[in-house]
Amino acid sequence: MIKLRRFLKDYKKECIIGPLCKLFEAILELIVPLVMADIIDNGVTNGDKGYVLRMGLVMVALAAAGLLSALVCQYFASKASQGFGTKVRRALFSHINSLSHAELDKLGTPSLITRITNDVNQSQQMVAMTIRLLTRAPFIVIGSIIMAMTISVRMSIIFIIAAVIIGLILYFVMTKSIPIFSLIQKKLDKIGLVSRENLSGNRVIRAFSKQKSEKERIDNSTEDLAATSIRISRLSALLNPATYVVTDVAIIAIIWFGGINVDAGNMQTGDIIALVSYMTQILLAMIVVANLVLLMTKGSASAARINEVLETEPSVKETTKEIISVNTDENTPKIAFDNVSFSYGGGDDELSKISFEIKRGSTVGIIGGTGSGKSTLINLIPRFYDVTQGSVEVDGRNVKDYSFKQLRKQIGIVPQQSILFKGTIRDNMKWENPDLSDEDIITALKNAQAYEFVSKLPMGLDSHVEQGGKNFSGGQRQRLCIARAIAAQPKVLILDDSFSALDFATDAALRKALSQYTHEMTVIIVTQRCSTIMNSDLILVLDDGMLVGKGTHKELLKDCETYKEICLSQLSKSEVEV
Ligand SMILES: Nc1ncnc2c1ncn2[C@@H]1O[C@H](COP(=O)(O)OP(=O)(O)OP(=O)(O)O)[C@@H](O)[C@H]1O
Repeated sequence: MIKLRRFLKDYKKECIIGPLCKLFEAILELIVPLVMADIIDNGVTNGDKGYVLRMGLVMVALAAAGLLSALVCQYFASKASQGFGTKVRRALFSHINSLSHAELDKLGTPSLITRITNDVNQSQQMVAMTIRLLTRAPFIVIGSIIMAMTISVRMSIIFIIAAVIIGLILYFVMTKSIPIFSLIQKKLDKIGLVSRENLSGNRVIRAFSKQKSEKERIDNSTEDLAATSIRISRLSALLNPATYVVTDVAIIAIIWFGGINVDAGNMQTGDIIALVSYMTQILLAMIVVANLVLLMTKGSASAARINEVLETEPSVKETTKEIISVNTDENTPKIAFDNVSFSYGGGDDELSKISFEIKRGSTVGIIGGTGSGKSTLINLIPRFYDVTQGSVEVDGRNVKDYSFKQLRKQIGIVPQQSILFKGTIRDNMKWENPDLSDEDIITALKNAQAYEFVSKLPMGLDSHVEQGGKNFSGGQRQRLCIARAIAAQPKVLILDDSFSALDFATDAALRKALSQYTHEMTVIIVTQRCSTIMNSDLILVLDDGMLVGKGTHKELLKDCETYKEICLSQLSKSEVEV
């Protein structure tokens, strides 16, 4: 939590005034038992009603002043904690955005969501409670002991013993609960993961009639969380009764020994009432401390999880923010891979010693079986991951020399999973360039073979797009994503298996339109369909992370067995040998 204190630097005033107000309230509370003892010893004992009334009014004034300072403290605590939460959330969000795909893969989306929501809430609550109670409660405990000493030094020993025992109970509960709270957060992550998979994959689950086993999965994770939460509740449940027992025994001792002292004429009756009152205040303060301890334990576990994200360094680092000069002459390839190898997280190589060059303005097809490394290869061009060996160049410069903006601005990617954002079709088309005219959007939609269905929608470009584009079919989504990518007029267009949900006629029409529309663009088409890339200027054939063939369709049919096999498994011999 200490590491997160930087997010409180704009709330210094609140963090100082808040606890001071609470201290003031605590001082007033400590005065009340003395006033009470005075009323009993001087007012009640002497039958002086006027004195009782006057001192009663003093007590009301003390209570009113205490209430006012508590309200001021509450206000400052809310202001500081809400501000703190907002800043942490923003910092987390922007840091997550700076992380590379490797770190995002490792941390996992559900865990990141729990950290941004639940963990930030816990830390926020901890800040509010710290401002409100951290100084007040110990002050009341120590203040009550000191006040007890002013009444009777001997009787104050009971207070010290009680406070030490309660302190030990708190320490025991705290050390036992910290690891369990971290465990609870991890289990919450797991529930997040299972729920996310269930909600986003509910169509697949229904199609495979897997509702029962998925329900069991959810039940298991929630029961697991419940069991751990019960463990922590058992510990917390111990706290209040244990504190009450110690305090009640202490009160009995005060009354017992106090009675003996009153009998001996060493103390007055009012003193015993004041001592009991101080003991009760200690009890209440300790209960607050106990709850504060639990909250702090939770807050520390959450703060550690937030820090883990904030301290994660992106593995792909930007070396410059400047625009660098590039080589765009005819002879410099648009993209060049030189002896590139790559592995995820230091495991086995997923790509091995790959070299090829792509001419500017050409169309390149990348084909290969599932898991052969096609998507991995194209992810290296916009530097979503860094190569483990060799180099990737764009316009004659290593991709590592570019700023992310300069590199990624010229690359349009249509990923395998077609993702659209909530809003309208127009909003989605303007994602990259907000100044795009409707005319440009319509041209892009026409070329992506999407205009036909968009124009039939009652609201046209203003048609609503649900989260993820769920209100469109897979093929429609793919075409809208292609339109969004080409509307931005990138210099390199990468289509990662983006035609998979299209029928063959639409696939052919789309390729034809793209070849006319994108003649200045370098187009890379990743596919498993031979017919989609047969006419490409260059075809790269991947097999188990190795580049086993590169050339035109005709060249590969002659030289590359893998390519020939793929083509013949999909098309007839006459279709292949066109
Ligand atoms: N984020 C990742 N973390 C770890 N391993 C990964 C990751 N993404 C892919 N892989 C592994 O890398 C290998 C190549 O995967 P890749 O997605 O590049 O294949 P692909 O040829 O695009 O497959 P497909 O045609 O099925 O999409 C696979 O063995 C896969 O398990």
